[in-house]
Amino acid sequence: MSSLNNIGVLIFVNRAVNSMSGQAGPDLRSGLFYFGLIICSYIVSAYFQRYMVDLTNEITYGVEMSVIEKVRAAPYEAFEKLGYEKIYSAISDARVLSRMPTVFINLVNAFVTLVCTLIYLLYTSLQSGVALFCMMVLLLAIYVYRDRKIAKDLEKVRDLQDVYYSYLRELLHGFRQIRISAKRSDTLFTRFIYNNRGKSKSLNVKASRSYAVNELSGVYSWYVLLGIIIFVLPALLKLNAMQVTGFITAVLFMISPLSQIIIFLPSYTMFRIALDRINKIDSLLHVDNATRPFNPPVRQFESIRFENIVYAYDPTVTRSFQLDIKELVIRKEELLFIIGGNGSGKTTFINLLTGLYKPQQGKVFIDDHEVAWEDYCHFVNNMAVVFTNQYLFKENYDEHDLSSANALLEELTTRFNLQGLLKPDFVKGTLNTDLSRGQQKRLALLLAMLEDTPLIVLDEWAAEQDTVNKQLFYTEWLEMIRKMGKAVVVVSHDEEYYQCADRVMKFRSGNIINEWQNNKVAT
Ligand SMILES: Nc1ncnc2c1ncn2[C@@H]1O[C@H](COP(=O)(O)OP(=O)(O)OP(=O)(O)O)[C@@H](O)[C@H]1O
Repeated sequence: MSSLNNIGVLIFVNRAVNSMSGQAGPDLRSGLFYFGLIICSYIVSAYFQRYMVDLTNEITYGVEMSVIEKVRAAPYEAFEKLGYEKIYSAISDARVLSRMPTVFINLVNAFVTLVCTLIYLLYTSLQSGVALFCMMVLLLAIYVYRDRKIAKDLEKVRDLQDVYYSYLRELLHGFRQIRISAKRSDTLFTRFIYNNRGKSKSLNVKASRSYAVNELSGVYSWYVLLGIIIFVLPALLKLNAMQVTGFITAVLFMISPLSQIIIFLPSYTMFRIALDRINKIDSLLHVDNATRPFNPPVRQFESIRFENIVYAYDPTVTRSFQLDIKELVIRKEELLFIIGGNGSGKTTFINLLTGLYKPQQGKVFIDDHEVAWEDYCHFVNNMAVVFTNQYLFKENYDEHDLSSANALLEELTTRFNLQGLLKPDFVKGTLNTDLSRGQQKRLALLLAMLEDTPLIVLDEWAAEQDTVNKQLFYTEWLEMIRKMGKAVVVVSHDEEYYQCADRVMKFRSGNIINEWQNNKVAT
């Protein structure tokens, strides 16, 4: 609508110029139409701007949410392979896409104006219109060809950005180690970070310069074209003064839409790169709808049994590590210890037990009923887990009651020697997590207990505890947890406490090589 209005304005301007050159004086009716068109164009454009603002925000929100939702529903293995860097990049790519509607609508607007102006030119003089059209297509073709070459450099810049994020991650996560070693710091910064940024800078400079030259060439070739129309075409095609005036006005009118098209190409390249990358993440995070997190009611169990389970990190590589379990049973209210040397497969098994890894073969039974893997993935909501490198959330996502009215919280705070350390903030509903590693693990255990699940899984929980807390853990706390009606699976390297378990399973090279029951005196 707006573009058609603009064309109307062009026609009226030309008619007014022609009528004035014919000494007829200003045409009042055309004047009225002209102002009518301007008002109409303004109203349509204002409405459209509002629509664009809404659409742009809707797209930013939509794409960002879709990436986040994908991450939420992604299987852990896919997430592990992808890494944080690509996810951060995808979220920033989502922002790039938000500019897409504005740029595309401007393009459509420019295109409609251009086509209408061309029709008008063809109507004024067929031969000159055709000549102009051919020249314009040629100019655009050269411009597009050059733009393609620049786009390749921009793609390299985006790849360098991914690698840069991975170095930043090393810097932020390993800040302490980097801070205390000048050599490490120098190598990271000079050989990796500066090098990466330097390459990215020069590619960016090259691409931006080429874009600038390309844009300038586009605009200036148009001026050359204008010169040809004014100085060459009238003589060549024998145009009269009125036709030349109409032509010049129309060509001047085309400058703005043409520059819109020229500006569009770099934006289009950026959108395409962003979209490609988001699509790549999309396919890598292939959401398994069946294993989407959902919160089923707590379900007690008598036993969980794994049968003939096989899991390989990379099944295509014959010599890669493989977990191969003939049978493993976890019983209700039982203290089961998983032991074995480094790399024997204990954590891999915990990841299977907690539904994070999907076995390539095998069956899972709950209370002697075979369950599909998808159902098992929902069943894992019945487990509270403390991983070796457990992350303590700042927010109370489990919505635990952190007030002094929570008797279990009070009791466990005292038991786990955390008095005075948790400093609950009742307004924000949070606990203090600025604790030592050992204290953090005790807090993680406390929170796992508050989850009120029939099974607790603790992967090398005691590794960071001092001797007093470690002894209390093995000799008193585990027993207390069991008496609360929970089964506990403990991954442990603490040989001196193996007798505290009801049952012990020993792993070696991905297999269970030994299993025994301890004869504990009932208390
Ligand atoms: N993400 C991974 N990709 C490929 N291989 C892995 C991965 N994680 C672990 N492995 C391999 O799997 C094997 C078992 O590792 P796992 O972490 O289960 O051992 P673990 O018994 O828990 O050892 P530790 O006592 O040192 O914690 C190791 O040989 C390891 O190299």
